[in-house]
Amino acid sequence: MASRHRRGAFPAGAKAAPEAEAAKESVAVAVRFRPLSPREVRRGEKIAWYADGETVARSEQSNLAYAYDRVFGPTTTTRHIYDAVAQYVVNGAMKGINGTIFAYGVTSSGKTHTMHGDQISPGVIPLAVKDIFNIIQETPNREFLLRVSYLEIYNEVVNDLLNPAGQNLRIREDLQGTIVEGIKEEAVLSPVHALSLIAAGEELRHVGSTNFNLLSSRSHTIFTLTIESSPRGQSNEAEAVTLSQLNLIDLAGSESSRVETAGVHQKEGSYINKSLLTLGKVISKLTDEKATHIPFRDSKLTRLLKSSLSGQGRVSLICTVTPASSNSEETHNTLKFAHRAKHIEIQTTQNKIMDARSLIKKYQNEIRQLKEELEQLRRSIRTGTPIEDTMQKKHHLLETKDCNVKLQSRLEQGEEAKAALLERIEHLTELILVSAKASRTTKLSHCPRRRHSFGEEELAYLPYERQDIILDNESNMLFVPIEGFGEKFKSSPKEETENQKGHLNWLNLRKCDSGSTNLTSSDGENPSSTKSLPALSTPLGIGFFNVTSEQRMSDYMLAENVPANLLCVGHGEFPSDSLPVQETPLVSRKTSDHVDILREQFNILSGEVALHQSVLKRLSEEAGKNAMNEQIEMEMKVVNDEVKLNKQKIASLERRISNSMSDSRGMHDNLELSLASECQEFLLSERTTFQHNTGIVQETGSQAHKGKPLPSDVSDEFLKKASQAEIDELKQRVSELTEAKSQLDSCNHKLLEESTYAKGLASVTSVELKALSVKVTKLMKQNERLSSELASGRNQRRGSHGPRGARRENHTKRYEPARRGDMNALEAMLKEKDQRQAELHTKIEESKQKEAFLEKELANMWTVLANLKKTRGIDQEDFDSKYNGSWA
Ligand SMILES: Nc1ncnc2c1ncn2[C@@H]1O[C@H](COP(=O)(O)OP(=O)(O)OP(=O)(O)O)[C@@H](O)[C@H]1O
Repeated sequence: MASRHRRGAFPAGAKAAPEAEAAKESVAVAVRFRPLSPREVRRGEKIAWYADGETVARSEQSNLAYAYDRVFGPTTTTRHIYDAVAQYVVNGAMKGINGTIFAYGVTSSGKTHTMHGDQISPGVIPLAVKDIFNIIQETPNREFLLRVSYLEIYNEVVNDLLNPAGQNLRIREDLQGTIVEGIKEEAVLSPVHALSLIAAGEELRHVGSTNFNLLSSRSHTIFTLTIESSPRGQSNEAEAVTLSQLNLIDLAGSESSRVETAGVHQKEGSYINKSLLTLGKVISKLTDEKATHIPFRDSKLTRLLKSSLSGQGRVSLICTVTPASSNSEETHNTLKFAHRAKHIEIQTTQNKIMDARSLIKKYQNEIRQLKEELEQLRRSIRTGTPIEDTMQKKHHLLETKDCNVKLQSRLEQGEEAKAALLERIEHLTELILVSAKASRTTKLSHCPRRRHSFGEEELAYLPYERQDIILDNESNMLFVPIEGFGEKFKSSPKEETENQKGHLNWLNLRKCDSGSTNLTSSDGENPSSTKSLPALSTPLGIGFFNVTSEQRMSDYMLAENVPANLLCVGHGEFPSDSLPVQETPLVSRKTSDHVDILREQFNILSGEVALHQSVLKRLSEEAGKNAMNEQIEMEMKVVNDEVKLNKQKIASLERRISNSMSDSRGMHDNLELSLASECQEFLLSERTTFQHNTGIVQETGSQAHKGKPLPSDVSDEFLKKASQAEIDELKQRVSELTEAKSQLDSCNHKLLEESTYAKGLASVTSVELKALSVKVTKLMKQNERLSSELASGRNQRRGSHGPRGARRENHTKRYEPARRGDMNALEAMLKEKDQRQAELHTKIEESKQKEAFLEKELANMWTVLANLKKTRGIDQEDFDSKYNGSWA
């Protein structure tokens, strides 16, 4: 849904409930120190700032110190930080209080690590998403509607990260708040759904490499969750809906003016610095009581953050800093910024809206209306009076010879309308999220209701468990612990390029679940660090991960990323059941779908019988008036036969439904059992209606034919046999098709996984390729320089033998041995360079081949997938035509 997106404001026309209470709070400010990076350690950097206890950041070189709500040392996990300073904002948002959490700091200080994280240490955003769904799960008495949007501000331009077409969006302010025009909002149904949207958005985000960070964010991003909730059950119009927005912000990092930049990078850097400067100014003004004007409008970032910063809702600011002495000044600036922000006062108000225009209310009302329509339609189909205006036309229809055909087509129209209504109801109900706990105990409603609820099994699809995972593999500790700075670091340099920043690789972990091959770690030092790698269909899969650390090391690459042996997390790091699978157990869904289909067939047949019986009634009245009318008798016979045939079909359907249910009993959980009992109840009620209708007809028939018996049922036996054979054949066909469908489904699933993984590999290879080509260019330049030095050396040697060289010769002779040594060394270096260059060329070729191979693989997979889908489509059509045709 594309919309005008309001930030931190009520939707248009909504009004706050009078009872909304306001409480004064201040911005929660935390400082997070990251460990020294391997590069900083190599350069012998000292510690300039450190965490002194839980609330103070202190300078090592002076007696400066600042106090905050919380200060976290380098060993603190993001989970801990989330629990301490972010969770209360998320909890508030679930109760209708707007919330904003953002990370601020210079480049490479750990903002993205804190907000997004990776598979080992998930960041605040994935933790918040998971928590939100946990809270829904724990709140069975409320219904929720979640929508998300994701945008970036790149060079002062707002782009939609959920919609590649949404570029350069306009920001507008009105009385209700700030609006981003045309931004796409998507309703989310599960944690996996929300995280996959973030991952897709990250693909579009602008990322580049800087002197400090190989994968540096070049844009600010804002991920917004809009949360609506209302009491569950029969919604009361007067009951207020709570609505709030949770903004999760990953800012781009400011760059020191000491850093040399040029071109695009310089432009990006100056936009980033300018917007962060404005943010700083806004924060100072907000804390200055005398300030009359606050320059929110000076940057897009501050315009979008206006409602959060000017005091509507909870704000948590996490300032990330590096302890390194070379960044001491930048760290000091960040600490001063954090200190100022601490003094901003905010109001926390619970947003309650009484307005029926809230989306959740709108959906609830629509569902109610659609259900009423559906009920009406059902009733009219059952009683054979499908649409009101046909009452007048009915008499006329019955007079015509083709009345049966017309009624039949009316019936079909009714069925189509019913199916459309059911589909719409199902779609709307799916958008409203409820706790699975309650839905298990709540009796399912009469209409097949597959409201989207999620249980532990779905929450476990997230590739991590609630507790943080700390590695015990010392060989991977690359951020060295210095005086307590010992957060275990998780990577070896060689994989730096493999973990694309912000690409949320933890979503790709699903590849680890099947067909994994155990490989020893690439460094070969630690056999315990065996890793599970997916069984790639390409023979290059293994070799790719076995490249040694030195081979991938490059000047700018920090060692902060996740190693290949953790790309697929192995034993104990998270349970295998946490890997993503289908949303609900396949078997359960298939059976309920099957029962649904049978039940729909049952409805259609009941409707047909009722219709035929009303025709029969009419005909018998006619027969009563016109005795000896052969045509009427013939028609009555035909209709009567059809009624009998349909009755047999209904009986067989009843058998099939109860068979399906007894099959499902063995396999399914409580939910399926309640569905089964619902089906039984439904059957009972349908049966009663049917018997009731049949009773009327028999009675009418017996009255109409007093003294004039109906023609005898000579074809009964024949019909029984024919339909039994037909049913058996159909049963056989259905079971074959179901089997084929499930195979295709699993095949599809596997191919999809393969293709996602291959895509990941392709992008990793291309990053590697880029790094290699940079190296080659450098080496070529060096080569050129050395060759020219060598050439000039040779010239000098030759020149010394010339006519004017007598004096020079003496001089030269004196230095000859040293020069010869130099020349030899230069030649050796040149040779070595040539060799390295050749090696790198070979590597580039190999990488290119790998990339081409992977792309080909990917293309093949898509073709196979398309073929499979096509085959399935044909099978389905075949099935539909046979199956439905036989009942028509
Ligand atoms: N607390 C931490 N523990 C371990 N590693 C960290 C920590 N913080 C940051 N890192 C590592 O430091 C590197 C830089 O971090 P990150 O990319 O998050 O910085 P950033 O502030 O987002 O930079 P930029 O502004 O350039 O995008 C990453 O490799 C990250 O994994």
